[in-house]
Amino acid sequence: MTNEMHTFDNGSALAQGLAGAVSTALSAAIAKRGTASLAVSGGSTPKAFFKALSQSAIAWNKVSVTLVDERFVAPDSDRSNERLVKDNLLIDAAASALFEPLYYPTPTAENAAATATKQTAAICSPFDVVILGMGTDGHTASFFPGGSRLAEALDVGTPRGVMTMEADGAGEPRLTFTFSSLQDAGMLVLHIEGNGKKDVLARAQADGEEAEMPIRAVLRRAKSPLQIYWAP
Ligand SMILES: O=C1O[C@H](COP(=O)(O)O)[C@@H](O)[C@H](O)[C@H]1O
Repeated sequence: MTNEMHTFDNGSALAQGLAGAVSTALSAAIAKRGTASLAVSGGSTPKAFFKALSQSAIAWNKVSVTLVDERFVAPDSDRSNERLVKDNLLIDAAASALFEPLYYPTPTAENAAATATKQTAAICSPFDVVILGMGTDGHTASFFPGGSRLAEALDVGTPRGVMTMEADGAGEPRLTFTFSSLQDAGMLVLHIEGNGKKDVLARAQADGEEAEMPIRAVLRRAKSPLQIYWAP
């Protein structure tokens, strides 16, 4: 599938540009079906984008927001992607959006994944908008190199939903939407910043195994065109 590059002068211009494009896509989905769904990534990159998007004047009470992936940690942890989204996106105009967590305070991550799969079933078939990030190791979502269930997660035949993942580079056990849940979003975005990540992207775009740099699965096999948003 085609990948389209959107380059901005700096992170703040990128945040505004991406927020505008996402707002347009969510508004179009609301106009068509009455509701919209958005799955966002965590990590350090999306904060400015979340803040810009939270100011968009769209019908947020008709938007369901969830996470592409999450750590199996409670929302009061500073490692929680849920906390990041609640503090930076679900504020101001966006405070009325409906949030669907991936973390549940269950005995195991597997229990939480099963609950999250049930709770998000109505919004991921397909998602209207998915915003992916990418780590310097080439992971996206929680598709980590060496991940315990990487092959299953990247198999397009694995059903839509949330599964668990463990990997050396991941820290805590993870919860992640499967590749099949993300790859056909109405708007599929890879949001990366900095020259280091641009170099990682260039390596991922070269020949090599998907398992070494799992972002390759998205670059090579996503059904939807991948919109790459980058700023230095
Ligand atoms: O572990 C994670 O990292 C990636 C990338 O994060 P960044 O800090 O390099 O921006 C992120 O996409 C993913 O959602 C998160 O769980």
